[in-house]
Amino acid sequence: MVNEFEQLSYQSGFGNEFATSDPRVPDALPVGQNSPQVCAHGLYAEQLSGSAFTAPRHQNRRSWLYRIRPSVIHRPFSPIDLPHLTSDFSKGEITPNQYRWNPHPIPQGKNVDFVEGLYSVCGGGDVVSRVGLAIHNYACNVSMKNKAFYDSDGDLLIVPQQGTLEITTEFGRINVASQEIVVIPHGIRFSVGVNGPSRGYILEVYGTHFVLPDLGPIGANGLANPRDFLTPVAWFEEKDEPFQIVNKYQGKLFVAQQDHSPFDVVAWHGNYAPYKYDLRNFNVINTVSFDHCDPSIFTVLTAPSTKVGTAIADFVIFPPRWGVADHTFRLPYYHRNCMSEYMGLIVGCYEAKEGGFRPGGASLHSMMTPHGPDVKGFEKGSTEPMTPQRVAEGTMSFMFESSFNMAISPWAVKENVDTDYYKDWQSLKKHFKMP
Ligand SMILES: O=C(O)Cc1cc(O)ccc1O
Ligand SMILES: [Fe+2]
Repeated sequence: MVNEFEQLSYQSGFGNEFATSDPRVPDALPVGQNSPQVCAHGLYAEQLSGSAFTAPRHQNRRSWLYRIRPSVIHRPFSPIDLPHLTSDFSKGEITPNQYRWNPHPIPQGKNVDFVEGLYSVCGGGDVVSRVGLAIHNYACNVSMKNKAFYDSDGDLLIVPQQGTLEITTEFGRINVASQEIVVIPHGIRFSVGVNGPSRGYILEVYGTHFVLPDLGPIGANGLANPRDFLTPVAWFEEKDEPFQIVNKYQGKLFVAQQDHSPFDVVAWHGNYAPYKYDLRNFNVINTVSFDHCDPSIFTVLTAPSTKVGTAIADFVIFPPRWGVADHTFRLPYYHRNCMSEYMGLIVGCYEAKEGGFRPGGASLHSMMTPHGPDVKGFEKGSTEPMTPQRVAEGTMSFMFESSFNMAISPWAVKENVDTDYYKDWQSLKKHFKMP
C-alpha cells in the first residue's frame, strides 16, 4: 500500500511568506487581498496570529487560512485529566543533583496516543506571563483518531527518537522520522499518526518563536541552512464526523466536541506555519586548530529571550563530524554553566558518556551543576592520538539549553531515574604531582 505521508511534497525555506492551495482546488487563495467579501468556493477566511499585531516586521508572524468552516464552531471546552502533564513546576522537586533517566518507557498492553502519552519532565518560567519553557517526553503506540491537539501555551519542538510521526496539521501533512524534528508553532492544530511504538522529546517555549541563530563571522551560510526547513503544502479533508479538539491551556487539558474535521484548510498564505528539518542536513562548523568550541556552535534553532544572546531555549545537536583539534582534550570540557542543560540521545552513543546514557534516555545538568566526561571519557580524551578522527559516527544527540532555572516534575524526579549517575565521576583520579 502506498504511504501517502512518505510521498508528501513541501515548500522550502525558513520564515518565508508561503502561499499554497490544495491541488484539488488550485484557485482557492484570494488574489490581492486577505478578506474578500465572499471567498472562492464558499470558503471562510480566518487569520491565525502568532505575534502581536504590532510586533516589529521582522518578528511579525501570521497566516491567513481559507477553510470550509471557521474554527469557532465547537461546543464548550471541559477539563480532562492527564496525570503526567503540567506547566506548573512549582509543585515539582527543586534539586541541583545531576539527573539521568533511563530510556522513557513505551506503553505496552494498552493503547496510548500522542496526547495521552505526554509526560512533563522539567521546566521553568510561567505560562501566564509568557516567558519560560517546559520539557516533555512522549511515548505512544496508536494514532490519534478524530482528535486534534493545540497548545495555547507555546511552540512545540518535537524530536522523534523512535517511530515516524505522520502529522496532519491545519497547514498540511508532515512526515517526521527519527533524526528529523518538527516545530508546531503556538496554537496550530495537529493530529499525530504512528505506525507502532513511538517515543521522543518535546521542547515547549512560551511567548516567543524559534528562529535561526545569527551567524556572525561564520558568514552567510552554515549551521542549519534556511532552505532545508520544509513546510507542508495545503491539504484538507471534508469529513463531517465527530471530532475532539484537545487544548493545553495554562498547563491544563481541555476538550471540546465538534462535528467536523478541523483539517479543512483548502488554502493558506503567510509566514506562520509548522515546519520540519532533517538534522543530518546540519552544516557542522568547528575548530580546525585547537581547543573545544562551546556547544553553541551546534545551535540549530534558538528561542530568544529579551536578553541578547541569552535564550529561553536553544536547540543544539551533536552530529557526526571530524575531530581534528591539535594538542587538545577534544571531548566536552568539565563544565559549570549559568544555563540549564537537558540532553537526549536519538541514536548511538554520546561522546562524553561511554555508558549509561542510552537512546530514549536523558540527562539534566541544572544551573551551575557540575558535569563533564565520565572516567572512561576522560581517559580516552587524554590519551587518544591527535590524528583526524570521526566523532559521533552513527549517533545523534541533542541539548535543550535554557537560561531558566528548572524544577523537575513530581513524577520524573523519581520515575525511571538512574540513581547511580553520580558514580560516573567518583573514580576520576587525582593526577596532580607537586613539582
Ligand atoms: O556534555 C554536555 O553536557 C554538553 C556540553 C557539550 C560541549 O561540547 C561542551 C560543554 C558541554 O556542557
Ligand atoms: Fe555543559
